[in-house]
Amino acid sequence: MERTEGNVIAGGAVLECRNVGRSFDNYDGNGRNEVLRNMNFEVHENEFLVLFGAGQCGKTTLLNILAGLDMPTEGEVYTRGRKVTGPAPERGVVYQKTSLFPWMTVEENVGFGPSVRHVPEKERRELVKRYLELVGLTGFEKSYPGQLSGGMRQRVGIARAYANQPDIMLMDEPFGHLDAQTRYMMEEELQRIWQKEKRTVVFVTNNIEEALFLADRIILLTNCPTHIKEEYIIDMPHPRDYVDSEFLRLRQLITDNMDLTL
Ligand SMILES: Nc1ncnc2c1ncn2[C@@H]1O[C@H](COP(=O)(O)OP(=O)(O)OP(=O)(O)O)[C@@H](O)[C@H]1O
Repeated sequence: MERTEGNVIAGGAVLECRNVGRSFDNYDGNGRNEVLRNMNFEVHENEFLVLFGAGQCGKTTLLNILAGLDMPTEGEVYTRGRKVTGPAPERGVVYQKTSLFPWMTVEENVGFGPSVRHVPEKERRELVKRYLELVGLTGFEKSYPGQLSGGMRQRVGIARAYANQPDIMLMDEPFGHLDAQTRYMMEEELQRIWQKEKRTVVFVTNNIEEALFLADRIILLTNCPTHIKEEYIIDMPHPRDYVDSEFLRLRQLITDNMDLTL
């Protein structure tokens, strides 16, 4: 890969993670905790990439770096060849706990990003309508987040991220807090939404079924200091079946390869 000027590099990927490392001072003040080490990967146009690893392996730390919310101590992240130096609307983030504004209605929450970007009102209304329809929440425009179920709140979070029309969606275990049944339903919904309106997605999870249900490609992470152990291209057709023999084979293959040491 060639550097062309300052912080711009040539390359076809939507997002590139180059030699990224992240260490923190230990909480007791003694020494450093190396969480991420030498992370190298690319994310391609409209790809659904899943970063899969055990709890506490540094997935949120990595996603925050990709979002520009945290800076690596080594290496760089580039989006379309431009170095990430902070958060930007081109990178939409959906968290495990959706941080909706409780005093705003559903439509106000979804329209918040476009209004901050001074999108004209007519266009903003159209964006809100389109994305609430996409996530199946037409009719709930005037509801407040507190009146919605957990799954519905996550749909609002997804609509809100989409309404900013980001180039890439970064999702940090967005269904991690939901009960098992709602989680399955939301995974199906997300697949449906993504098929209908393709986006480049980086999705973080510690759930192998979720990873296999959604991913075009899975990157398996080790434990801290976290680095990439393996990559798997998942080319099963959608919708996928949790008890399909290929699904079960890949599940076994990947979990056998997981780093289970603490
Ligand atoms: N600001 C910080 N200061 C010190 N250590 C931190 C900081 N942020 C994260 N860490 C450490 O980094 C490690 C990984 O945390 P992180 O939340 O990224 O993991 P995770 O894989 O997302 O976890 P989970 O699956 O439980 O959500 C933890 O050991 C945590 O203590």
